[in-house]
Amino acid sequence: MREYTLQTHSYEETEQFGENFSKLVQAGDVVLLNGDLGVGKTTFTRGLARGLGIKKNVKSPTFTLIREYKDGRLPLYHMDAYRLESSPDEDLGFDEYFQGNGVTVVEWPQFIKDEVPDDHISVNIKRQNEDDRQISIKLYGSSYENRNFGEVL
Ligand SMILES: Nc1ncnc2c1ncn2[C@@H]1O[C@H](COP(=O)(O)OP(=O)(O)OP(=O)(O)O)[C@@H](O)[C@H]1O
Repeated sequence: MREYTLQTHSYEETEQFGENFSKLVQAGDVVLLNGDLGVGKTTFTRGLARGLGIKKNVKSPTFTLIREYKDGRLPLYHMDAYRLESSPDEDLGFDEYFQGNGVTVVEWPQFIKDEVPDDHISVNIKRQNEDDRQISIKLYGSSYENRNFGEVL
């Protein structure tokens, strides 16, 4: 496992971090996005989408569970597993996303932990005060061995 950490001091910096991050993502990547309510998960995903060249406005997938954006360099699948807490066995066809040709971002991944592939990137956003966030990125598995996120952060 490799780990990188950084800090952001505004909404814009977190969005920019998402955009920088997009430069290294590849088809089949799975990004688990952890952090409390309102910490900046959608902000990060918006930057990632922008970096992939997606023009559509990214909205929180809370009510739809999955939103798909297909107009960029790679498809982006944005999932929110929060509501699956009460129905963990519901099969939403996760594998098709995880093994597909897009990048999957999962918010609240703890609610589908049995479905999550061993190889994944975990991005953790922590609120330090009103505008400061600590972000840690952990790379798990051989799929990410040659990916140097340090370069783009
Ligand atoms: N450094 C920062 N990075 C990101 N957001 C920040 C930062 N500082 C302040 N904010 C504010 O925090 C909020 C983050 O909202 P956002 O919708 O991205 O969070 P979220 O984690 O996706 O929320 P939810 O859990 O409801 O989906 C925004 O209001 C934003 O202006």
